[in-house]
This record gives sequence, structure tokens and C-alpha cells, in this order.
Amino acid sequence: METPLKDSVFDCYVDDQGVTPWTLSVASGYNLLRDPHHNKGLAFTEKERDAHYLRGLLPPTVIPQDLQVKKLLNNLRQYQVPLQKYMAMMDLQESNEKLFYKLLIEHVEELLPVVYTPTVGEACQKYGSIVKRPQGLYISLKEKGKILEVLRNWPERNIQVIVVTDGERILGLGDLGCQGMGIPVGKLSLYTALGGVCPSACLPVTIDVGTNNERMLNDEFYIGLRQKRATGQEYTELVHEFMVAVKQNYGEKILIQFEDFANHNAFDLLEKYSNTHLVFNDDIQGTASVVLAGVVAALKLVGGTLADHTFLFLGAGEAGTGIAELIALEISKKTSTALEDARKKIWLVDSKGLIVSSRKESLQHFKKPWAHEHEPIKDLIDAVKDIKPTVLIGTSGVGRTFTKDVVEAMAAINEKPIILALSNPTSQSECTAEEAYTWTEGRAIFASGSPFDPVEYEGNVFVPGQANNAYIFPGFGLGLIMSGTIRVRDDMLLAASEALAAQVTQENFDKGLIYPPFTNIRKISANIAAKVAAKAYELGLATRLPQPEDLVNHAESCMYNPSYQNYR
Ligand SMILES: O=C([O-])CC(=O)C(=O)O
Ligand SMILES: [Mg+2]
Repeated sequence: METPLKDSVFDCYVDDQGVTPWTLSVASGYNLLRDPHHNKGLAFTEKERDAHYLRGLLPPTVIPQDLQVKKLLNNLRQYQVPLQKYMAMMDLQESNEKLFYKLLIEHVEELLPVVYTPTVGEACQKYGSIVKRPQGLYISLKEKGKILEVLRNWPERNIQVIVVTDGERILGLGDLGCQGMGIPVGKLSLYTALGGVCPSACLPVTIDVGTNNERMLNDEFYIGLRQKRATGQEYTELVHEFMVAVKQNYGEKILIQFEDFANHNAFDLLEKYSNTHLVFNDDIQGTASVVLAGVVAALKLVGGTLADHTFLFLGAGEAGTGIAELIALEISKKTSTALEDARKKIWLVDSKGLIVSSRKESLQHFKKPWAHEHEPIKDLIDAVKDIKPTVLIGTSGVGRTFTKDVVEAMAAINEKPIILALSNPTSQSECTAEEAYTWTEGRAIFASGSPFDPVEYEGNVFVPGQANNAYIFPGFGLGLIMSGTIRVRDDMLLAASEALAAQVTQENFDKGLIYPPFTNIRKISANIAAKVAAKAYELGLATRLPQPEDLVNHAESCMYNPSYQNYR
């Protein structure tokens, strides 16, 4: 018989089961106000104030959660500087978790850029100076040999998802060492707000093996190990100890999301652990899935099938090769052609120019499949003119590389050029939304990794989409967790892409959008989760049996609810 899934999937904090908040450990009203999982601030009712020793500890007024949300939003809007908003949101998360999530969920379009990209990038750069209370779990070389003990220091037991970074490639900002912690923290806030995964089931982890960033090493407020990065065996052993300890402590079904590792480690770790652990690399696989969805949706606007298009990438790292491979896989499946043939529609340019067969020997292994027969070409602009792509995708991590020449060349070749400037944060975007629309005379279908405001061009308003893996990983993770899946497979990524593309409405298309707005993201995540779970059941990789009949409904019923509970 199936157990009630809300409890068995997430086993959220005790209050969700309607018992007193301190059954486990909270001893008095004063501590209750300082417990972020249970605090309600002025929303404690008269009865609760009496029953839980809160009399006198709060001013006399009682206000509902909705009014608290309104008040906080008003306060946040007073801040002009994004980093101040970020810090105010972190304070809220640390003092009243439910209010933090209610605010974030109800105002997701406005607040996503605050708790996530792009502001989280600046927050990581200044993390040592701005963070008041440590968040997440730090595993440094000092903890070697003791990682299992370190995991046991974390207060929550029922962890279902870990986002882990080693800080070496934070967004397009490079090596930020231990201060990369802002990324797992931000990603996991989205797991909860966008995917409904209970916050107590989420664990942010930063592995600190040093940093090669001189600015960090010389910053007196830097919080990490003050040494150059450990590499080779020393690095591999620490990560391996972590991977083993995680499975030992949390079991086979713990989801580990790798985030913002440098290319070499990202590919190696994913390959090494994909057959022993439930691992997912967001930068390779999440980004691939979101971009494939956008491109598939864009076909409605530009016509043709995926196989009719020609793709040119600037950047051949995790995102570039990950996206290229998933597009090739989809073409190969849809047209029943060999993967090698499908790859021929896709070209990549890296810092040395077009990836071609004459360079094959010197290429890193993840670039080799893209070394097609062609004359060497050094510059992007020449590659655009020669390859004549219909889709141009920026994944280089370097800003302003889609120059006027490049974008105009795309506009000369295509009636509706698809231009995706995916690098983050905003400063690293290959071009701005305004540039894309202006230089193509309003003909571009444009999306970017970091958010841009709508652009007015010759009396028309163009709304750029945000091609960010935030559309995928929360629903993808929920699908894995709710089905108890034990391994990630590419077919699940394709299923997630299709589910996302199917959520773009005619109304969205009419505005030139290839992604649905984030306003409905929980619904979107539930649909993605359902398709991912369905694929997991189909592949025999799901362990939570029997398969629920209505997976969308089931996903929604598993989701964390940020409304306050009444305490008895
Ligand atoms: O964090 C984001 O906004 C997207 C992402 O994974 C990255 O840029 O590394
Ligand atoms: Mg990332």
C-alpha cells in the first residue's frame, strides 16, 4: 500500500504534521522567535502567544502572513542597490523561512534576480564581507578523512538533494573559491520556491580546495583556505571521500547536483559518478535541457524542424558542448539518423577559433566530437559568414562577444535569427537584449541567461526570454525525488525539455517569447517533474512504487507549502 506521499517524500519539519513546533528541541517562546523554520513573527495568534510563552516578546498587534509579505516587499523596494536587497532577503531566510518562501514564490519575477542570477554573482564576490551567519556545509582539505562526521554535524537528517560546488567557475566570474557558497544556497532556494522541494531536505555544500584567484587570496575578509587549488590526486581523493560519505549517510536516492565546477572536473566527475550515484550537472545537463526547450519552442516562430537548422556556438565548455550534444541527440532520435551525422549540423567556436578536424589532436576530449571537416577559421564573425547558422548560441562566459558585426551578419542571413546570449551574470552576457533587437531591426528571437528588461524598438515592445537552467533543475529534481529514481539518463533531460517547450502558450509566442514567464513556474515544474518521473518509471529506474496515476497532480501534492501552520 502506498503511504501518504506528502510526508513520505519530504518529511518536512514537524509543524507540517500539525504538532507543536518544539517537539524536538525548541524550549521556550524566545527561542521559537529565533527558530527560522517555525518563527511567524507578528503573525503568531493570541492563542499561540498564550500557549507558547510569547506574551510580551512581541508587540501587541497580530498581522496575517499576507500583510507581512506586503510589508517586506515595500521595504525591499526601498533599496536601490541589488546587493542590499539580496542581504535583506538572506536576513529574512534566516529569521523566518516560510515568509521568505511565500514572498519569493508570490513575487518570483521580481525577486528571482535578487536571490539568484545576476545578484548572487556579486554576492559571491563579496561573500566574506556580507554574510552574517554561515549557510550550508563547508568541506575543506582540513576535513579530509572526517567528511562523514562533518555531514553528521548538519542538523537535518532527511536530506534529498545536495547542490555542491568547488567554486572554480562561478557563473562567468571565474574562480571565487570558497565564496562560491552563494551558488548552492541560491540554487537550493529555487529548488524550494520553484520546485517545491522542502527546505529541510536541501543541503548546500562547498568543497574548498583553495583558490587560484589572487584577489581572493589577498582579500582580508576572504573566508576560504588561503592556498592555491589542490589538484590531481589530492583533489580527486577529497571529492571521492565526499561522494562516498554522502551515499553512506543519505542512501542511494540522494540527488547530487554539481554546480559551477571548472570544465575539466565537471566532465570527469559527471562521467565518473553517473553510474554509481544519482548525479546531475546543472551547467552541462540543466543548461542543455533548457536551451533545447527554447529552440524547440522557437521552431513555432521560425518554422522547420530541428534538423533543418544550423547551430553555431561561441564557447565549447560545459554549457556549449552539453547543449550541442543534447540537440544532436534529439535530432538523431527524431530523424533516426546516427548521432555522428546529427552532430554535423552543429559547429563550435572556442578561444582558438572554429573547432575543426585539423585541431583534433590538441583538443580536450569533450570538444573532439565537434571537430568537423572544415578550413580553420579564427574569428566568430568569419565563422558566422561561412557556416551561415540559423541559431547563434553564446556560452563563452565572456561578455560583449556578439558584436554589432556578428549580430548584423546573423540578421543578413536569417529573416528571424535565433540569438541566445547565455553567459552569466549580466556583465558576461554575449550581448544585451537591446543590442540584439536593435542590430537585427527587431527581427531577432532573443533569450539570455541573465534577465533583461523588455526593450522598446521603433514603437514595438520586445520581451526577452531567460534561457536559464532555473526553468529545469527544480522540476527535474522534484521528478527524480518523488519517483525515488536512482540514476539520471539523457532521456529524462529530453523529457524535461519537451515538457518545458509544451508550456509556452500562443500568447507567449505572440510576444516573441520562447519560454513561459516565471510567474507560473510551480505549475511548469510540476509538469516537468511528471514527465521526468514518467520516464524514470518507464526506464525501470524509479523505486517509489507503485507509480501514481496522475503524476502532475502527484507532483503538486508533494510541493512545500510556505503558508504558516497553526500551532496547537
Ligand atoms: O546560475 C545560473 O544563473 C545559471 C548557471 O548555472 C550558470 O551560469 O552557471
Ligand atoms: Mg551554474
